[in-house]
Amino acid sequence: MPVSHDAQATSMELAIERGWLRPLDAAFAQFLVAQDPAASPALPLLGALVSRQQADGHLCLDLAAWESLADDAGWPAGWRAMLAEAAGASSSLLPSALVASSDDASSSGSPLVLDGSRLYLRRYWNHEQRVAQAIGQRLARTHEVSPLLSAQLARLFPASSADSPDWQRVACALAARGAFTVITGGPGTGKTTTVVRLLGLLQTLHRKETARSLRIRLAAPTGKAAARLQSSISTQIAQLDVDSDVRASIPHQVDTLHRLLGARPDTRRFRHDSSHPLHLDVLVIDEASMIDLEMMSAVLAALPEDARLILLGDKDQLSSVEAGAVLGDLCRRAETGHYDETTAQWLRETTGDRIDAWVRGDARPLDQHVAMLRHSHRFGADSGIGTLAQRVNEGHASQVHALLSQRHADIAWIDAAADARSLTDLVLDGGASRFLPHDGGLHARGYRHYLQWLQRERPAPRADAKAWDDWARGVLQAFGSFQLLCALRHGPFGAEGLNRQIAGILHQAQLIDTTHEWYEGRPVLVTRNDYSLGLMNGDVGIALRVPDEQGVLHLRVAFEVAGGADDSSTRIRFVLPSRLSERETVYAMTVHKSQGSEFDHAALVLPTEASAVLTRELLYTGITRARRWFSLLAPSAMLRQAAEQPVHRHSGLHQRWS
Ligand SMILES: Nc1ncnc2c1ncn2[C@@H]1O[C@H](COP(=O)(O)OP(=O)(O)OP(=O)(O)O)[C@@H](O)[C@H]1O
Repeated sequence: MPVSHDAQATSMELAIERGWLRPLDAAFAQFLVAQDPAASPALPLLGALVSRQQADGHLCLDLAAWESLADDAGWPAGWRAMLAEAAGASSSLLPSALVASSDDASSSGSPLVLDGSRLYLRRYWNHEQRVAQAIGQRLARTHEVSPLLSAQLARLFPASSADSPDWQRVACALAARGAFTVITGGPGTGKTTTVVRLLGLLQTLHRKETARSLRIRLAAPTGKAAARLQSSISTQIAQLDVDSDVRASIPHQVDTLHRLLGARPDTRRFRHDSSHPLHLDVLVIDEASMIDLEMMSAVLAALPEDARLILLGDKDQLSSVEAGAVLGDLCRRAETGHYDETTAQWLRETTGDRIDAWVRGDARPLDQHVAMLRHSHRFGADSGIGTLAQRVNEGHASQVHALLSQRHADIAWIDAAADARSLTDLVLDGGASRFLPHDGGLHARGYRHYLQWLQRERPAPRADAKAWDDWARGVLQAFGSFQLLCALRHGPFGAEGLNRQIAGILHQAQLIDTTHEWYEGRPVLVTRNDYSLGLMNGDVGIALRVPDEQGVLHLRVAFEVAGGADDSSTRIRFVLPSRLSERETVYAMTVHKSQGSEFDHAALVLPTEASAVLTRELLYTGITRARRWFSLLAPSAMLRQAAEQPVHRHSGLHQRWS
């Protein structure tokens, strides 16, 4: 294809300098040139852009949407001309040794694949195909519905007088008839409650029919999310209205996906794959918004053909750090339901729920397997946090602004750059005076709370090991009452800069002593799974001075880990600071890292300058980390940008189930 000379004139060096490309993308372009020196110069550049797209979470470069990409990134005129030309005649990229069409991709070894207007790195095209096929096969397979289903559903979900459907019951019914189900919902809509009842239902039906138990496994993408599900699921199983033997056959243990699949050091491959499938009948994965395409592909490959897969998650949360937004793609039509008449009638007969308002003429098989929980049991109609999250999702920046401009008992906005005074107040005492007084006299806290608790509750020097464990557990719990969140990693308003600033504030207030790198009270976040220590990416520990057997005090990092006296309880593990190679201080945590965690008070700090990461999903995820109080420290313009900018990840996944 003919290419503008301007496009070539923009050198790779300049593109790297301007941040348009990474060195890796430029190296990929060079690799393409080496593969086919005669290829049009546009192709290596397009290849570099596809590679760059993947770093931003996209699965492909959609040539049909090049303009918005170019506008956002500020690409030069030469590139724009080249992209316009390629978009106008994408088939002219073919045939080439570098690009295969989707029809020929399987038999060709080309590094790029063109599928319609979407240009992929081969690896991602392969994964997208595999995920679409594997889910497509499951959508086509229905489980025989037990004649006892209606009665068991009625037992687990007593009839309500409400006119609207009981979406939790609907989700259970759909999951009981299908091999693949997605249950999405915002915070506190009852995803965990629903899945516990579903497991009770499936296990009851299976045991009645076969006198055997289903092999159920529970998993989550990160250690933190797994620990949270484990603790909430244990409480809920105890309250489940099922026979005691059924209750006993529901597992409490929740594994990370890496552990479930059998991660092997220094390889992307897992012990379990299509030739060594997992031994299970039902797999439930929580916090599914964090699953990237490659991980989903690995899960589906390792899943036995006749097993059920149930994904739980909040479709509106930030997607995975890695490329792909699988849950988002699966849930694109969840809001409107898009059920067909057959599903609506079956539900009417099976559960008594009427979902006619969510029936659509253009229903697809996937839509019949997606249930959205719509009522938050955590945030009532008068909840500031619940209303704010909803307004952000709807993208009404002016309503978000108006809501935050009033005083509330649970949300507060500091309309300023993170200047020293407002940050100090927030960090030390949670900016508590900015909230209207709370009914129960409770108030938002900052980091002073856990540091004072640490000092006040310290056991006597000769106290036994249990007293030190209980103290460490108490410090960790007190730390969980507040977390400062941020959008970026680098810069003064990124995690690095804020961590330095906050440590300075706490040192100044004589709550910590930062003379040395490791000091009592330092909170750290593990940033990589460490199987030898039993610590997972996302685990938070706090450095504490604890006695050894001779009573001499040493600094150790305390973590709350699974594996207490019974399945559902936890124990405290003290780790030598020097053994923690992959960790960072966590007074400030990026919203990405906070996914799967909740805090009594979450405070989100936005930068003072526009950034591509300031999106609606980031704002929503930050807000929904808060259980009781949410504070926002942000200039008004940045709040507006975040509320108005949704994330669009380029992908072909959602189209493959049409
Ligand atoms: N149908 C219901 N009726 C009354 N309370 C409910 C119902 N469903 C859930 N709840 C309560 O609402 C709270 C949140 O439920 P649950 O933890 O299941 O929600 P979730 O969607 O998993 O929350 P999260 O956002 O934390 O993941 C719990 O206290 C639970 O007991």
